[in-house]
Amino acid sequence: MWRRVASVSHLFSHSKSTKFNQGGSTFKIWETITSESEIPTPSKGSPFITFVLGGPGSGKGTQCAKIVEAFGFTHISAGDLLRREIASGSAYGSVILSTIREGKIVPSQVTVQLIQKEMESSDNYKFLIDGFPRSEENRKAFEQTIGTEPDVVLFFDCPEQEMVKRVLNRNQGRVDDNIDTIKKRLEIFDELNWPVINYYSLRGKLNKINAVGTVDEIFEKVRPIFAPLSK
Ligand SMILES: Nc1ncnc2c1ncn2[C@@H]1O[C@H](COP(=O)(O)OP(=O)(O)OP(=O)(O)O)[C@@H](O)[C@H]1O
Ligand SMILES: Nc1ccn([C@H]2C[C@H](O)[C@@H](COP(=O)(O)O)O2)c(=O)n1
Ligand SMILES: [Mg+2]
Repeated sequence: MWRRVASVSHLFSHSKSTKFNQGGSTFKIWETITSESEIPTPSKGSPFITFVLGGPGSGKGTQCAKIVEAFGFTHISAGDLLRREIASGSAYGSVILSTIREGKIVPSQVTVQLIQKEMESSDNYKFLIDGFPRSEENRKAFEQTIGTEPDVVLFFDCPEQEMVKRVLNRNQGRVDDNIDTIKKRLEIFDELNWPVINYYSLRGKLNKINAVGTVDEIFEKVRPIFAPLSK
């Protein structure tokens, strides 16, 4: 079983970045598609972790499916794990359900425990962790419990209007795919997710992807990030 206590160091040399202002501070987000030397070499002795960030409906799950197919990752969606927990009738189920209905974030210890179980029961060592971390609390809980940082962070950047349109058209029967809950999810995303994005930006791990376009067009922006990895 893998377990890594130190993070892999990254020697990034991005060529293009965007500056933006949030809460009075200026932050920089790397926009370059990473080159071969920027991805740490994965090894079967330790997990290779990609966090997949983006607002509700930005296309995280859709792109994860394509990354799995092309690069052999195991997809772990935090939202799917929580929905599975509700469906299983577990002790946490009702709390998770009401939290999701309100568009809020489930306590980190619950989510991290589910992710950890999923990682430990997998034979794979390449993981896409989708919809996580949603907050600094999530991020810190993961680092403390799993004992490592992600190797790559993807951020699907999508305008709010487009996200709302996609979520309302999703038609998967999700309890949170209604206009009232979407508004709350977007508010929570704005409040809690930006600090996480900024954190990874400052650590040179963030790959911002413009999530407007067709699924295939967007995947063509994702593909080069993982191109150095073989399936
Ligand atoms: N590039 C795209 N153009 C149009 N529709 C898209 C695109 N990518 C995904 N979709 C559709 O938008 C909806 C939301 O996509 P998806 O479930 O991948 O988003 P998500 O980021 O995982 O959302 P959530 O955080 O709510 O789980 C789905 O119905 C999906 O088919
Ligand atoms: N880290 C996470 C991920 C998800 N949730 C809850 C709250 C979300 O609105 C819901 C659905 O997640 P999605 O499928 O949109 O990624 O699950 C959370 O509390 N913490
Ligand atoms: Mg999703």
